[in-house]
Amino acid sequence: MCGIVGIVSVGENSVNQEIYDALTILQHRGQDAAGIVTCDNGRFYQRKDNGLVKDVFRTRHMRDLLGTTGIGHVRYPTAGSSSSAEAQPFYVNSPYGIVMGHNGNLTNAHELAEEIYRTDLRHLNTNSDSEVLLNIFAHELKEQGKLEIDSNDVFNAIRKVHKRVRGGYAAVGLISTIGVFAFRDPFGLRPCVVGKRETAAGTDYMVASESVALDGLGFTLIKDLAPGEAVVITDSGEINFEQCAENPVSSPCIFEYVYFARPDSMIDDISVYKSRLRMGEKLADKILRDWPDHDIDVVMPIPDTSRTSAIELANKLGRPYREGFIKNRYIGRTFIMPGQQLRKKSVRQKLNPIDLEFEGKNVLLVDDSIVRGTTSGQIVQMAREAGAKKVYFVSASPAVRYPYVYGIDMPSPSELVASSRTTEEVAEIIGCDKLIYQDLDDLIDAVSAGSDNVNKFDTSCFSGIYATGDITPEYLASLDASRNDDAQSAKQKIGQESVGIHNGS
Ligand SMILES: O=P(O)(O)OC[C@H]1O[C@H](OP(=O)(O)OP(=O)(O)O)[C@H](O)[C@@H]1O
Ligand SMILES: NC(=O)CC[C@H](N)C(=O)O
Ligand SMILES: [Mg+2]
Repeated sequence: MCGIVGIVSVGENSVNQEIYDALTILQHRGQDAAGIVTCDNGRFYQRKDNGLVKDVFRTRHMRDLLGTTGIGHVRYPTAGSSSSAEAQPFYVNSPYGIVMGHNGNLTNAHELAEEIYRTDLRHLNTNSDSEVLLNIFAHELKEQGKLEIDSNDVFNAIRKVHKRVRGGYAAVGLISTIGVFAFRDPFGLRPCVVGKRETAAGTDYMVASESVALDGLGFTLIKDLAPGEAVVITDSGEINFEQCAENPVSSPCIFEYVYFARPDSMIDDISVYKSRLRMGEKLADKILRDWPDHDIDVVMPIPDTSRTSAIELANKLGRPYREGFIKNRYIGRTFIMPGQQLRKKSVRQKLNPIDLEFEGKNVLLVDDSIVRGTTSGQIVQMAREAGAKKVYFVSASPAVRYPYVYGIDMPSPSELVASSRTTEEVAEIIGCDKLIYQDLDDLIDAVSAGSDNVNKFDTSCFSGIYATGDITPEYLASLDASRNDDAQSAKQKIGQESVGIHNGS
């Protein structure tokens, strides 16, 4: 679930530092690679590599990122490899010079890659689906057949992109002759907001994956891009929106609210924080309804993401909320780390129990989700070692049973602990005395209660129903084969990663 950002500043100010700052705010969406491209007088300046934002950009790189327009990206790979050659943004020189950063996953990337080669006569240098997206866009823009283009030509190209491309995508790009553009897939699977900031020189504009990035840089939200909608912001600060999809259907990804987004973000006008509070409330209702004589002594979150739900759950249950696990603030999110070995090791390094909160108590551990069971299994064991009498576990989302295909790397049913297992069987595997999952309807209610307009979500990893309606068993099987943990580590061992042609050190 990558993070994207684009800024157009109408004053003299370079955007390099602001894009850097926005990427650090969006770091929770991707920890593997980061990149920035700026544009000055028709020339692009780029720095991208594997690593966290703070490690990728040194002073010398920042100095070279000239210009008052630019885009940035933080990556969590869901296609191709983890090679630095697939760090984003990607660049094509024709037509006009275009760079693009993408959040999401294209489900017809292989077919499109063939078309790009055979029909569009373009070259792909990596296995990244984002490079595919950029080349499709570039081809369609070239098809407009103009030496000088305007916003309408960009919108026309995006119309064609929506027709050819399947899957989840929010993309931000920069065209050397125009400025910044962004677009969102026709189902609105991936989020994208647009904001503005008044300055003495005029209005600056920014696009970002989450509104929290706007807040941090002093921008105010204009709107979320609607599903299928696009925006073009010219170098001189002219902004135009256009609906580019024929039949847009709003179906944002519910997992953004469960886990991915920061709680202080608004997505599609719904506060992520409030939706998580409501998830806690619904869980408390379920416990009181199904287990009225429970003997829970204390409620504890598994930091970070479940904190918000756990607070409200404890409140409604009338039991004390305690922070029994302390998080090492220098370790990032474990779920989006590459490789099961690293994820497993990181849980212990990241979370440490305060024994006195556990000794002799029946504890209710709260997490936002149980995906592979990496976190929950180890945490239950740590709670027992810390002296808990009974360890109960609740998940603020339902059991994750199906692979996700629109930009979260869970490709393999066999790696999902709840796939083809009952709740009792999962409880046994993670070692807790009782396990309670949120009901899907309650999760949907918890999120949709924040909006009059959005009441349909992609819930595919919980329900097996894919919003785009075109996910076949064959596609799921090929995704599993190419991206399960074994396939990925085999790829790394035999050096099948692309070598970048993009970058010095
Ligand atoms: O069942 P699993 O495969 O372990 O995945 C689920 C866990 O991973 C995530 O935490 P993560 O450490 O990534 O981030 P957080 O600090 O934001 O909670 C999520 O919040 C769960 O705790
Ligand atoms: N998490 C994402 O949004 C990934 C974007 C893209 N599919 C990549 O792998 O780079
Ligand atoms: Mg967590």
